[in-house]
Parts: sequence; C-alpha cells; structure tokens
Amino acid sequence: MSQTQFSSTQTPTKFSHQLPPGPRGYLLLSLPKIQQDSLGYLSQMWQEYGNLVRLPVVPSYTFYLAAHPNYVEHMLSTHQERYSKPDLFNKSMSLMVGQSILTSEGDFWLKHRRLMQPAFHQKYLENLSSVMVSCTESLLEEWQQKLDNEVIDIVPEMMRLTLKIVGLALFNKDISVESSTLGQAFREAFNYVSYKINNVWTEPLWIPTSRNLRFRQAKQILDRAVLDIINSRRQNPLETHDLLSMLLTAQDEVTKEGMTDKQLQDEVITLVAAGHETVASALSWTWYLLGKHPDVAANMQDELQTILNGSSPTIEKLPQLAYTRRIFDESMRLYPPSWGLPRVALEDDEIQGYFIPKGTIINIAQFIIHRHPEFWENPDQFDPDRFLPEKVNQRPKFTYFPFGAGQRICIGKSFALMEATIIMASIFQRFHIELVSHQSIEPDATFTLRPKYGIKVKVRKKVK
Ligand code: HEM
Repeated sequence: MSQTQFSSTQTPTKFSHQLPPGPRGYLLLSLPKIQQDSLGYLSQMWQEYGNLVRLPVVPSYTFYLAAHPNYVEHMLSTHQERYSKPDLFNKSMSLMVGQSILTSEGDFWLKHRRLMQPAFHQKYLENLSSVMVSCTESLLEEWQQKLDNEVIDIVPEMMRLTLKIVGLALFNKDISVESSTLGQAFREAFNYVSYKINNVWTEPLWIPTSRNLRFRQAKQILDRAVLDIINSRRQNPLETHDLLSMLLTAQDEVTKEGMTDKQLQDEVITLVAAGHETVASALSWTWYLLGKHPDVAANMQDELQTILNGSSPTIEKLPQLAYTRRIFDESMRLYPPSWGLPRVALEDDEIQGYFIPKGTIINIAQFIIHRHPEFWENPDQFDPDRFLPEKVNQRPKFTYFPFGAGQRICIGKSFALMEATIIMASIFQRFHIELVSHQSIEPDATFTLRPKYGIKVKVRKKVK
C-alpha cells in the first residue's frame, strides 16, 4: 500500500476528477450488516483498496474512508477550512447537548472555544487534581468494603468514576450515584445519541416510540437540573474553583460578552457528555492491556514504588510518572476512544490526485492509522516504549491523534491525561486487577470504542 508523492500545501486549481478506488455498486442493502461490525468492514475495505476508499451508499450519498496521516494533516490541519463535522453528527449530538462547542461551526464555535479555553488552562486544571484523587480513593474504599476478591466488570466502574469526577469538577455535584436523577438522565440521553449516530435511518423524534419518549423525558430532566444549578450559582456565587465558576464569568476579549444561561446549559451538558465516556473507555482498555502484559504491569509497579512509594499522586509528581503515561498513550493507540472522526467536504477538493466532491462524508479512520504498518512496527503489539520521546520524534506528526488535531482538537486533552494518570496510579498502588480468563473481548465502535461485552476482572487489595 505505498503512497505516491503528496503535497498538502498546494491549492488545486483544476481537479483531477479521478475518484478513489472502492467496491462496485451501492451499499444501501448491506448497511445493517456493515453497522454490526463497522470496524471489521472498514478494515477490510482498507486492505482491499488502500488508504483512500470510496464507498457509495446511495446515488446522492457517498462516503470515503481516509486512512493515512497525510489525509489527517490535510483535512484536520492544513486545509481544515474545507471540512466541517457532518450534519448527521452535529444534529444527532445536538439533540442532547444543543448548540455547543461540540456541535457548532464558524463564528459561534470560535466564540465559544475562546470563552471556554481559559477554563482548561493547566493552572486551573491543577486545582482539580485533588478532586480526581479523592474520587478514585473513595471508589477504592467501596471496592475494599464490598468487592475485594470479587469479579466485576471494570467498564461500568470506570464510567461511574469518570462521571463522578466530571460532575464534581464542573459544578461540584456527584451525579454518579444510582439515586442521581441527573446521572440517570445523562445515561439515557447518551444511549439515545449513540443509537442515532450509529444508525443512518432512525425514526424522527416526534414519533412517540418508547425510545423517543424516554429520551424526551431524560432531556427535560437534564435541561431543568443543569439550569437550576446555573441559576443557583448566579444567585449565590460560591468560592469554588470548578469549571462552571470559570464559565459563568468568562467574557469575550473584544465584545466583553459572556454566555447566556441557555448557552451555558448546553456547554455544561456537552462537557459531561464529551468528558466521561471517552476517559472511561480508554481506562477500561488500559486495564485489559495491563492484565495481558504482566511485564509492563511490573515496570509500572516499579515506577509507582520509586516515585510515589504508596502516597497519593500529586500534581508535582505527575510528570515523573512517565512510564504510566506511556502505557495510557499506547492503550489509546490500540483502542482509540474516538475511533473515526467524521468530516464533510464543504467544497470540491483534491487529495493525492483523488477528487473529493463537495458533500462527501469522510471517516478519518483513527483506529486504522494508529496501527498503519507503514508507521508502526508490529502494529498490533502492545509496547508503551513506542512513546519514548526519541521514538515519537521519529514518526510523522499525524500518525497518532487520539485527541484529534487542528483547531477542533479536544479542549479536554490535558484534563483527560491528568485524570487518567491519577486514576491509574491510585488504583494500581492499592489493587491487583486480574483479568478473568476465557472471556470474549471485542471492541464495539459506538460513540466511543467500548469493549462490547465489558471486561471482567477480579479486584484484589494489595498487601502492603
Ligand atoms: C481520553 C479522553 C478523551 C479523548 C480520547 C477525546 C477525544 C476527542 C477528540 C478526538 C475530539 C475532536 C473531535 C473531532 O475533531 O471531530 C474531541 C473534542 C472535544 N472534547 Fe475530547 N476527548 C477526551 C476527553 C475529553 C474531556 C475530559 C473533555 C471535557 C471535560 C472533552 C471535551 C471535548 C470537547 C468540548 C470537544 C469539542 C472541541 C471543539 O470542537 O472545539 N474531551 N475530543
């Protein structure tokens, strides 16, 4: 699958009109089968046709698969103004989160990105590290009381933990407890949006199916509860350093305008949605990989012993947990939570001699690029040392992009990396996480790349 010369900086004056290769005929009738195993299908297409594949669904709807770092650079960085997120993504997602930084484009997006960026600055995030440590420690207390030596599914445990952290970090409320109606509403709404994104044809929301009714009720609860939090915070500003307090006072540098309550509501819901399932999926895969690779787990244990020696991770110590961090990086290479980034071409374009007509939907296939044999030796092998600085410097920049790239790069990247390192270090110092043998582990490409049947582990307290 060799690549011909590619220049991403040239602006094409005349398009070649040569379409990329791909299967003959339309995919319409095969869609249900493809949706059952989209990763398998896309990987097969890439193997058969190469790094850019044309997949016509119906005459007016064509889909491209892009699986090379040069395409990432072109679409997400050097020519990002020619691409946006497609309607299918923005509309489905906005059913839950409204018009927000995640689902908007153009001036609205830029204004909100500028308003929100300071809240994610390292110096403010550092205040949140103690929340992350104490949430993880209270989970471990629970494990010790109720689950020591028990077999559990680690995926919902990680979801619960990251939901708790994001709720406390954002607005100082624990929404992870079973009794939290807000937490339940989030889960309901989230499942609905995943269903919408993963199915091209679904019943419109106005039809009163039980799925639609459940979603509408959940959305009402979400909106009401988040608005109540905003109102009460406006009336009694707290001396807290949570993200909401930053967003409430954020002002545009030029116009001095802030966000309306409705906009704040949408952004808060967005941050909970974007900020917990991603981290939880990545951590779940990390426990799986550590369970499969005792040698790596032993190295991690040594690092934690040397740097932390049983104490809780602190913000000052995090940079020294370099091996732990490399494990997380490598885990997101093999199992990237955002497995394929969706884009639509806003104008006719050309990449590597291939024509991309305006309106084409493109899946930038992170999960294929992260294992592309041109850039990764033994790509399926788990090896955290691929992320030693000298090795990272040898690879082209866009071979690894778990947080996206360009102007839409994840705003929560530093939050997520800090959170993951703290959780990994805190859990691993106190508990053995042993994989249960003979279980079927399969990635499921829904909203994030989740383990389809969960990951069963036995949690066992470490003896000091
Ligand atoms: C391991 C964890 C995470 C991963 C892998 C991840 C991945 C991503 C990716 C790939 C994008 C870009 C999507 C695109 O360009 O189509 C993105 C955007 C975004 N992420 Fe994350 N994310 C993570 C954690 C978080 C956290 C913790 C938060 C917030 C607390 C967050 C909030 C957002 C938001 C608001 C956007 C939209 C940014 C914009 O369009 O300007 N993410 N994320």
